[in-house]
Amino acid sequence: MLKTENLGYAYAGSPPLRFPNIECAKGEHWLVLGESGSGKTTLLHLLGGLLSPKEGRIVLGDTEMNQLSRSALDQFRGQHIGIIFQTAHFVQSLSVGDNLALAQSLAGMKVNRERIRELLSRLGLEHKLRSKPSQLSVGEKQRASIARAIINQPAVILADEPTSALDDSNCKQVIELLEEQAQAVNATLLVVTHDARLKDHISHQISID
Ligand SMILES: Nc1ncnc2c1ncn2[C@@H]1O[C@H](COP(=O)(O)OP(=O)(O)OP(=O)(O)O)[C@@H](O)[C@H]1O
Repeated sequence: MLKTENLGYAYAGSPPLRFPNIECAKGEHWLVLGESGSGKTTLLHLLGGLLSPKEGRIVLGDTEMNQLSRSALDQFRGQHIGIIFQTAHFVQSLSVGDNLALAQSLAGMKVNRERIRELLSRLGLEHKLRSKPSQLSVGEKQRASIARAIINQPAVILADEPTSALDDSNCKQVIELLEEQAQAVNATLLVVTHDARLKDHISHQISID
């Protein structure tokens, strides 16, 4: 249901990047492994519609993403794709709850406070509903990022290096949480990483080196 063909990208002044074809069925969990500089973040941004491919195509469900206009793509992303970035980006002036409400309304969905409360509680963050992002610990911010990525029950969850800065016990906790949450909404999960520890957790693997 998430499929790429002959995907390529080129930054000005850098050698072109080419990516192996990807085909992930609904609900499957995949690891995309690659060394530093191999293009993992670029691939994740292409799959999330944040960059447009220079060549090739990306198909999610019945939608060919590169055929969508900029505004249609923004709405499509908000409704169907959840992204966990390497560094969390929140609107600092809004509470955690309001950041999640913003993610709902930007996707053209109705704000559902009950779902926000329920999701934060599932992630052990109910007490942070009214806190500002700056009042969260690093681990709490990471869980809040996961909450924001799955608030709209996306078809696909993309995570960029979610564990590389963590010790073994936190690494295990975060990857288990991601897998559990992806499973709860039957989303396809794709984790890009150079963290070899994850090889034992997710069996579908693709290398982009
Ligand atoms: N904005 C940019 N302009 C020019 N070149 C870039 C830009 N962003 C990335 N690159 C180059 O593209 C290549 C792939 O970068 P990318 O960030 O996708 O790799 P990565 O595998 O995620 O690396 P890391 O694990 O170190 O984060 C690298 O050679 C990088 O130097």
